[in-house]
Amino acid sequence: MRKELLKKVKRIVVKIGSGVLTCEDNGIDPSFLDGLASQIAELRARGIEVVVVSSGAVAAGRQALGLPDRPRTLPQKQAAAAIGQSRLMRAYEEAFSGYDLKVAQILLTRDDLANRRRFQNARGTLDTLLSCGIVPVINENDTVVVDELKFGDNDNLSALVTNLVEAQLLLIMTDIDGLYTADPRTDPTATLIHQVGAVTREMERGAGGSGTTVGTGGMATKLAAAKKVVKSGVAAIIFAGKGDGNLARVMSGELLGTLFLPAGESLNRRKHWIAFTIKPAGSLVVDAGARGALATHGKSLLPSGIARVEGRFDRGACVRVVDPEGIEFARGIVDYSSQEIEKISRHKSNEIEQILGFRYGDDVIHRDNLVLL
Ligand SMILES: Nc1ncnc2c1ncn2[C@@H]1O[C@H](COP(=O)(O)OP(=O)(O)O)[C@@H](O)[C@H]1O
Ligand SMILES: N[C@@H](CCC(=O)OP(=O)(O)O)C(=O)O
Repeated sequence: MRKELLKKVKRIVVKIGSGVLTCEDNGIDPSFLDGLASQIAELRARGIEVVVVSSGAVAAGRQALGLPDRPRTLPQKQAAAAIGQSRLMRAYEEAFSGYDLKVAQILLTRDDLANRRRFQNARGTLDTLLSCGIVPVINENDTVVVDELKFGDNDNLSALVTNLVEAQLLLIMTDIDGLYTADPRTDPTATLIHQVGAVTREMERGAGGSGTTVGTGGMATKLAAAKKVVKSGVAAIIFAGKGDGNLARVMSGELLGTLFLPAGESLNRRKHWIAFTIKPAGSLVVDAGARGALATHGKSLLPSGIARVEGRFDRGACVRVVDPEGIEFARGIVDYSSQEIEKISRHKSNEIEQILGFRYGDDVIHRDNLVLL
């Protein structure tokens, strides 16, 4: 199964967690980077393109500043990241140059990928770098983002980058050998899950936060990242990054870590962007009939099925679509503003012009702009 999946892989995203990249004193571990560079050089020689999403800026900055503890406030983290990011890139450059590989730094914020033009610009840059044989090293642009503009963790960022570059595989290298039924640091009965066909509530309950002082998000964010990529027909593997040659071993089909199988039906890149990259500006609560029309009959959302509008948003915004039980089951781009939807909700589409004095079309969310979650 793994070997079959891996055969088709031509482009991968490799996410490297802080715990993998740093030593005991939280400084960057040059021997890890040397091993990584040699394995990536081998993959490139086999014709596989590699994009790296690397954490470690805050940890490297903390060590440079001699801080005994993890920085707590956002400005402290941002300052640490600013100091650490250049050290991180220098370490990458040094390690990769030993294998005749060049690296390029790309710093992104959620805003960059939520804006369709910037998303396309980033994609163009990444495609060009890859075609020149360069290894892009991506991190969140920690110094400029405030909380609501953050990806929050690099697991999430790596899932969005996988969609951005249309990679066929996401590899998450971390400080533990995969997804366990519970956090083995706190539950000695936890067992490793080798393969996941569908992410279950139980798995989500068992995936906790980070067990270290350098990690962010823990297994919960890795599971969420894997869930996102499988939706676009891409596989993900979470495995221990520290072991000798583990990246090469995983790529040769060895049964390391936890493999997440791609979901049957896959989202195209634009729909994936709607579902996961743009931040919803509000919600539309729909009735049971509309839920059925959208979820089982593949229809667009009409004003007649909308029971309530939550939040203020303009035409073109992304919104959550919520059923009468309060469960979000879809996301989409609206053709009318929140104020316009308030006026036309519960009405038939042929009444739109009479109510508003104009009409853009019959649907509040057209099927092409709607994603079922
Ligand atoms: N169900 C689980 N399976 C495996 N690890 C888990 C689980 N729940 C929580 N964890 C914790 O998640 C940690 C890995 O996440 P994190 O520290 O954020 O690493 P990274 O820096 O690689 O992102 C593990 O060391 C472990 O303590
Ligand atoms: N952008 C931050 C990393 C944030 C993060 O998600 O860290 P990790 O959980 O170690 O992948 C940094 O470079 O320190």
